[in-house]
Amino acid sequence: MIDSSLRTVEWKNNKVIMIEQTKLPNELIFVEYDDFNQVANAIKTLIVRGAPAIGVSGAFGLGLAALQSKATTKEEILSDLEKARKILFATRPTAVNLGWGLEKIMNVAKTGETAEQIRELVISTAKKMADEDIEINKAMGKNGSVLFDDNDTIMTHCNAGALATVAYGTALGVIRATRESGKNVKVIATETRPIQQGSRLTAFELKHDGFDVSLVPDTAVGYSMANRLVNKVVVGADRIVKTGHVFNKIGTYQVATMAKQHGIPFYVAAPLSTIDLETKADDVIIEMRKGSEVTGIGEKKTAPDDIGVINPAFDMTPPELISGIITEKGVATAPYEESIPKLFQANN
Ligand SMILES: CSC[C@@H](O)[C@@H](O)C(=O)COP(=O)(O)O
Repeated sequence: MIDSSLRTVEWKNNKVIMIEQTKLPNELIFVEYDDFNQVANAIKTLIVRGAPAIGVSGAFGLGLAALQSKATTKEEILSDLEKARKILFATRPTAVNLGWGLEKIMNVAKTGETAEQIRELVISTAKKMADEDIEINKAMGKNGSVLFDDNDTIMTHCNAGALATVAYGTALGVIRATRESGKNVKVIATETRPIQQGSRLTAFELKHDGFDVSLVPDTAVGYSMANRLVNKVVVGADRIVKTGHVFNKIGTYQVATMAKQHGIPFYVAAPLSTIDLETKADDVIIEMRKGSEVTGIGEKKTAPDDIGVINPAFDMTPPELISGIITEKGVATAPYEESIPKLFQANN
C-alpha cells in the first residue's frame, strides 16, 4: 500500500524503481529500469508524473546513462551523458523541474576528473536530490500550514501529492502538514479530466492516509464554491515564472477564476526548483496530448470518430488570481516580481 513515506521513484542496487501509477488505484506495481531510455519512456508515458518526480527521475536517468556508458575518459562520458540528457529532456516540455534536474547533474558531472569519478558523482547527486525533495516538501508543508484553519474544507486539483513528488507532496504536503499541526481539515478533489489524476491518484492517496475526501467532477467546481462546500484552494505547479504566472494541470485556471469570483483564497504550493526566472509567460510551451485521452475514458470510447480534439495538458493562471505561492523558503505574495526574487535570496 502507498503511504507518504513510500518513494514514488527511488534508486536501488544501480536500478531506478518506480511505482507504476497507471495501474492505480486497484493495483500497485513496481517497475525496475536499468536503461535511461526506459526512464525517458516512463516520463513520456506518465508512468512517473508530476513536476518534482520527473525532475528526480531525469536525474536518475542520467545515473543509469553514466553506468551504461563504456567511456574511459572524462570527455567520452560527458558526451554520452549529453546524448542521454537530450533524450530525457525531450520527453515533456512544460514542467521546469525536468530541465532543472538534468542541468544540475550535468554541472556536477563536469567537475569530475575521471570517468569513474563522474559516474559516482552523478549517482550520488541524483540520490541527494531525491532525499532533498522530501525535506523541501516538508518545509513547504510547514510554511503553508499556517494559512489553513481548523475545519477548513480545501479544494485541490490534479495530483500534487506523494505520487507527484518523491514522497509527501507539494499541495498535499501542505494539507498533510496542516493536519499534523493539529487542525482538522476536509478535502475536495477534482476528478481532473481527461486522465483523472484527481480520482485515480489524489482521492486514492488521501483516503489511504485517512483524510475525509470527496471527489467532484471538474464541472462541479463552481457549484462547490457557490454553495460554500469549500473555503480554500491549494494546488501544485509545473512551472512558475517570475511575474507569478502559474502553469499547472489543465483546469487550474478555471478553479482559480471561480475562487476569485467567490472570494475564496487560492494558493499554489511548489518548490523553488519549479520557479523559472528566465522564461517569459508567453514563451512557456504547453504540452498538447493525444486526442484519444478526450474521445474516451481509459479504453472505453465516448465520442464519435473523425472529430477534432484540443487536448492541452496545462494552462496558465495569472497572478491576480493567486493569494500566495507557498515554497520551502516562505510564502510569496503580490507583487510577485518583488516577492519571488526574495525567496531566492533567502536560499543563499
Ligand atoms: C506537483 S506537479 C503539479 C500538479 O498539480 C500537476 O499539474 C501535475 O502533477 C502534472 O500532471 P501530469 O500528470 O504530470 O501531467
